[in-house]
Amino acid sequence: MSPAELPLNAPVALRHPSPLHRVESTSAIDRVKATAAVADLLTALGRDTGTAHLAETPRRVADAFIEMLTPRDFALTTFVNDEGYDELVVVRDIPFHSLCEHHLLPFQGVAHIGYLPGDRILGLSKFARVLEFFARDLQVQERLTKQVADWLQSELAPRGVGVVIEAEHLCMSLRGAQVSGSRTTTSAVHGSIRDDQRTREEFFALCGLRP
Ligand SMILES: Nc1nc2c(ncn2[C@@H]2O[C@H](COP(=O)(O)OP(=O)(O)OP(=O)(O)O)[C@@H](O)[C@H]2O)c(=O)[nH]1
Ligand SMILES: [Zn+2]
Repeated sequence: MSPAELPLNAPVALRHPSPLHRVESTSAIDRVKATAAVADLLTALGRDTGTAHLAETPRRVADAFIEMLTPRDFALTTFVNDEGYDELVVVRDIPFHSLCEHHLLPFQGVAHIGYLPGDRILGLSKFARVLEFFARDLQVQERLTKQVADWLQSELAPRGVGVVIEAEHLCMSLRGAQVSGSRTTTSAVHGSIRDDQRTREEFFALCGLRP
């Protein structure tokens, strides 16, 4: 049952995302194999993994990747919209980091997430939680943006959802093109924020952007 279908006097509705909502991985995480693979990588890069500083590095790197790729479960707590609040709610400048799936380097920045409530309003911290849930994955920015918007639209059933992500990709700034400081902006909008011009403009204005 989606939160929109719950009786209006229900105090809270809890939904848990599952890893199935993310891109399916080909197999489970294997910490031992990951550690051995990092050791092989260091050796292939001409490094001596026998030194005191590097000895534990394969395990540290494996654990760092496992941490960055493991989503934290959370409950999507919603409340009855008993005031009939019908204006936009926008949470701006939510910091996040994710891993670019082409280079395994971080991309990081901020997201602005908003919605136009229907029968229920969302606990404010859940915007950050949903974002983090999908960011702890191998990602491209476009997919991350859409996943957050699509998931909120289907689970919260609001009158509209908008997600804007502004991020710097270290694969573009530290290597390759080496354009440090450039930021990429992506957006995904649903419902009235997509279809109604005024609501759309207001959403992007509240995000600090022109539509
Ligand atoms: N659309 C999109 N592209 C991304 C994202 N993250 C990284 N990329 C790009 O993925 C592309 C991979 O291109 P390749 O030419 O195969 O990789 P490369 O030889 O390392 O390319 P350079 O980065 O240009 O040196 C690069 O242009 C990256 O900038 C993302 O989130 N979205
Ligand atoms: Zn990259």
